Amino acid sequence: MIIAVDGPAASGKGTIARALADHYGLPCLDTGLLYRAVGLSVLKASGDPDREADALAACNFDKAILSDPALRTEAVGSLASRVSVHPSVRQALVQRQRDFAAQPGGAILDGRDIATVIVPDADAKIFVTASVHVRAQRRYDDGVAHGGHPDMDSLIADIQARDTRDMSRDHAPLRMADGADLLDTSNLTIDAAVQQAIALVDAQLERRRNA
Ligand SMILES: Nc1ncnc2c1ncn2[C@@H]1O[C@H](COP(=O)(O)OP(=O)(O)OP(=O)(O)O)[C@@H](O)[C@H]1O
Ligand SMILES: Nc1ccn([C@@H]2O[C@H](COP(=O)(O)O)[C@@H](O)[C@H]2O)c(=O)n1
Repeated sequence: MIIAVDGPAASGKGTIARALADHYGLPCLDTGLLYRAVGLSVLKASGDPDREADALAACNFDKAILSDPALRTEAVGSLASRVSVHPSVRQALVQRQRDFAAQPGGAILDGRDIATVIVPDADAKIFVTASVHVRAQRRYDDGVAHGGHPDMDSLIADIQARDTRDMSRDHAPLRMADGADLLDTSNLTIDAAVQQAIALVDAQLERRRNA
């Protein structure tokens, strides 16, 4: 069974994907980490994330970078969004994601183009969203919890810029796939969001069985 979870930054899709992975006993891949690894590698090589050749060269990143704590920062999220507009970068990362999806027993992947490009024939597809303010507040709370002093206005601006870039790029833009169910987590606790996600997946699987 393959489950695709897509949505914008800080919508809660990673949290939901991991909870679904626990519930259904499936491995889970956060595909945003791959784009973040490319973004961070460009930075470390003093390259230009907007230059396709620099971004493509960074796709050969050392696996060790996937455990670099810098990967999780909003700055690297923004770099990831810039390198991810290049078609050759997306192409370089496609097979790794499809191989993960194709493992025996299935898998869960979360990202921006999982149900539209990577595995359009996934057994279940969820598009997770939340308002910009709620998403910025989640980033703010994360920042404070990690001892930081985040600025709410900057977080809102970063999220809006990332949404605009991710939704308007020419290749694999962020959008809800045909057959996906929308899950707005703005007013849901994590537990409630996870329960709704499980109910949506179960209903999709049931519909497929009866089709
Ligand atoms: N329904 C919810 N209610 C409150 N907080 C939530 C909810 N869902 C997720 N969060 C929190 O919001 C933060 C961001 O969630 P998460 O990392 O799952 O988002 P994401 O969409 O995967 O983000 P990104 O794509 O940018 O990595 C985390 O601290 C998470 O615990
Ligand atoms: N399937 C994907 C996943 C991610 N991206 C790009 O990477 C950025 C960072 O993603 P996070 O999920 O870690 O926030 C994101 O803004 C996208 O630009 C992608 O293009 N496709």
